[in-house]
Amino acid sequence: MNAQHPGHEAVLAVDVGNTRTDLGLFDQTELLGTVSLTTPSRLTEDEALTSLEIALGRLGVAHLAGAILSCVVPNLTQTWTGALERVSTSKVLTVGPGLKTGLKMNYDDPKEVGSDRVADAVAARELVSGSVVVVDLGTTTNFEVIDSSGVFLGGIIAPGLALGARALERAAARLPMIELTAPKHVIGKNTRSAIQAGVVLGEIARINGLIDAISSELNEDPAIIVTGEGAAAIAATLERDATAEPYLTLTGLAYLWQLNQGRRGERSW
Ligand SMILES: Nc1ncnc2c1ncn2[C@@H]1O[C@H](COP(=O)(O)OP(=O)(O)O)[C@@H](O)[C@H]1O
Ligand SMILES: CC(C)(COP(=O)(O)O)[C@@H](O)C(=O)NCCC(=O)O
Ligand SMILES: [K+]
Repeated sequence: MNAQHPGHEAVLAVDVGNTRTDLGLFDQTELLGTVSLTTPSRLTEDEALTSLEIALGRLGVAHLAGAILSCVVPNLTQTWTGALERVSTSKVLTVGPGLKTGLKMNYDDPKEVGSDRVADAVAARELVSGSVVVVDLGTTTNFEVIDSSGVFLGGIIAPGLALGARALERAAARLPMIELTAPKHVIGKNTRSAIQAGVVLGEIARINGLIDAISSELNEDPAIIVTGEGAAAIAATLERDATAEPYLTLTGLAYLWQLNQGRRGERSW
């Protein structure tokens, strides 16, 4: 996506995942454009700033009214905060303890929850009034469960699709890396389609099974939102009705920015 924007009220949301870093430019909670980068293992503040300047150029803005960061790679947090501070006119918000979320975090230690999961939960809560489960497809396939009164009940962390495929390729000499698409048949007649059945159809079966288990534990049928890589394709194959929201995490960050500008809600994380 690409957008040209005058840039007066533009807010940048940055979601640093373990594999990919997504940047989303917002006017309030309207997504104007995105830029996607590979998450490197090391990054200097100057390198992050260079990436940011290129991204802002592509998005058509020179200055930002604000920025909000979710980073689940701790050694990159300070780098991104520093770079964002150099392009934003107001303070850069970092999702973490102390930031208002409007959600009650029912996790043994709320500080442990990944900030991307908090952003997902906040966006899901804005989109759905009842209980809702988010399935986020990334490095991990993680689930977030939010009840009808807006409590984050916890969730599930499972290996992501690419991780499963990569693990097979690395562990077994005769197994190749496969394309992450569903095969026509579950009974594979060659190595590639057998692996695709195991990895892709296995992932779908796991998601279906875990959603059933969550519904039993909740004793109700929550709404399902799928986000992340290939969200639409996975959502379409699930047994229950599921909505694909490819930019749920970025949208959650935009809500969190508004919330913490004093325009909305209560409750700190
Ligand atoms: N449903 C899927 N279809 C295709 N690729 C997927 C899917 N889920 C995850 N992946 C792959 O998993 C990796 C991690 O996804 P990404 O969204 O970049 O994760 P993160 O948010 O953890 O940075 C990527 O290489 C991506 O291509
Ligand atoms: C579960 C995650 C690894 C997901 O990260 P991602 O797949 O987006 O890179 C991340 O949210 C994280 O590091 N969480 C901390 C553990 C927790 O949420 O309990
Ligand atoms: K780790």
